[in-house]
Amino acid sequence: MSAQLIEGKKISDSIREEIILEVEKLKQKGVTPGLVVILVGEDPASQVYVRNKAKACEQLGYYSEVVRLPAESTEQELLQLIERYNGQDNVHGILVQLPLPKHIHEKAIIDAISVHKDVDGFHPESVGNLMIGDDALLPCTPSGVIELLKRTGNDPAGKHAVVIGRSNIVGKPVSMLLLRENATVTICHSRTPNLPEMASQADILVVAVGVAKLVKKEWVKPGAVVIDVGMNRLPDGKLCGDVDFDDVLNVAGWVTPVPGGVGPMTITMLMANTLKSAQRSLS
Ligand SMILES: NC(=O)C1=CN([C@@H]2O[C@H](COP(=O)(O)OP(=O)(O)OC[C@H]3O[C@@H](n4cnc5c(N)ncnc54)[C@H](OP(=O)(O)O)[C@@H]3O)[C@@H](O)[C@H]2O)C=CC1
Ligand SMILES: Nc1nc(=O)c2c([nH]1)NC[C@@H]1CN(c3ccc(C(=O)N[C@@H](CCC(=O)O)C(=O)O)cc3)C=[N+]21
Ligand SMILES: [Mg+2]
Repeated sequence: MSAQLIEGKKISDSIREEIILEVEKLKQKGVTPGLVVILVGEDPASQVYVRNKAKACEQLGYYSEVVRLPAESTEQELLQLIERYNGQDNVHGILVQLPLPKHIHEKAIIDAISVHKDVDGFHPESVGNLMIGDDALLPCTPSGVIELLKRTGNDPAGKHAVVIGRSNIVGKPVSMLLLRENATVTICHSRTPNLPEMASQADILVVAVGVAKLVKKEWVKPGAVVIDVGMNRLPDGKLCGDVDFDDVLNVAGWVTPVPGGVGPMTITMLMANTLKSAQRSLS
C-alpha cells in the first residue's frame, strides 16, 4: 500500500483562486494589496524565493516592490527603509528576506517592522498574539502546514502530533498552531535522545530540521500523516526534504513531496497575510 500524496502545489493553486475573488472585492473598495520584499545581498537561494514572491504578486494582481540592497548596506539604512514603508499606505506587507548579512542584527530589523505589516508573523507582538490565541498575522510556513492538513481531511483535533525542530520560524509556531487545533503536541529537537521512538508515536509527524533524508520508515507509524518542511540542496543541485520520501512511502498514510509540498504553501500564505492586512486597513 502506498501513501497518498499531499499535493501542496495543487492546494496552493486553489487557495490562490480564493484569494483572487477577495482581491476583486477589495479593489472595488479602492484598495489594492501591496507587498514589499527587501533583499540584502546576493544569496542565490534567496534570489529564487524573492522572484517567486514577486511572481505570485503579479498573478494575484497585487502591488509589489522588490528592493535589492547591496550586502554592505548598514543596519541604519535598512531601518530607514522599513520606517518609510511602515508609513506608506499602499504597502500592507513588509518582508525582509532572512538570513541577513552578519553585521545586521536580525532582531532589530524584525522589531522595526510595524506589527500591522508583519506578514511573516515574526514580530514579538505577532508571536505573543499567536501564543495567547488572539487575532494575528500567522507565520507562513506553519499556517501552510495547517492548511495542508485541513484540506486533505486530516483535522489535527484529538491527534498526537510530533514536531521535530524548535526554531522560531517553523518548529515552535507550528507546534503552537497544532495545539490551537486541539492536537496533543510533542516537540523534539537535537537534544531529544530517542527520536525514532518519539516520531513513531505520531499520528501527524511534522519535520523541520534541515538534515536531508533524516526520517526513515522505522520512524513512521503505519498510516501516519508526514509533513516534510525541509528544503535541502543536494550536491547535484536537486532539492530534497528531511524525510526519506521513497523509504516512508509504503508506511505513511499521507506524505508531502519536496518540492511541491510545503514550499508553495509558504508563498501562498504570505499572499493571504498581505490580503488580510489590506482588508484590515479598511476597518
Ligand atoms: N518549505 C519552506 O517554506 C521552508 C522550509 N524551511 C526548511 O526547513 C528546515 C528547518 O528550517 P529552520 O526551522 O529554519 O531550521 P533551524 O536550523 O533554525 O532549526 C532546526 C531545528 O532542528 C533541530 N535539529 C537539528 N538537527 C537535528 C537532529 N539531527 N535531530 C533532531 N533535531 C535536530 C534543531 O535543534 P536545536 O534547537 O536543539 O538546535 C532546531 O530546533 C530547513 O531545511 C529549511 O530550509 C524553512 C523555512 C521555510
Ligand atoms: N523573511 C523570510 N520569510 C520567509 O518565509 C523565508 C525567508 N525569510 N527566508 C528563506 C525561507 C525559505 N522559504 C521558502 C519559500 C518558498 C519555497 C518554495 O517555493 N519552494 C518550492 C520550490 C522552490 C525551488 O524550486 O527552489 C517547493 O518546495 O516546491 C521554499 C522556501 C521562505 N523563507
Ligand atoms: Mg534558522
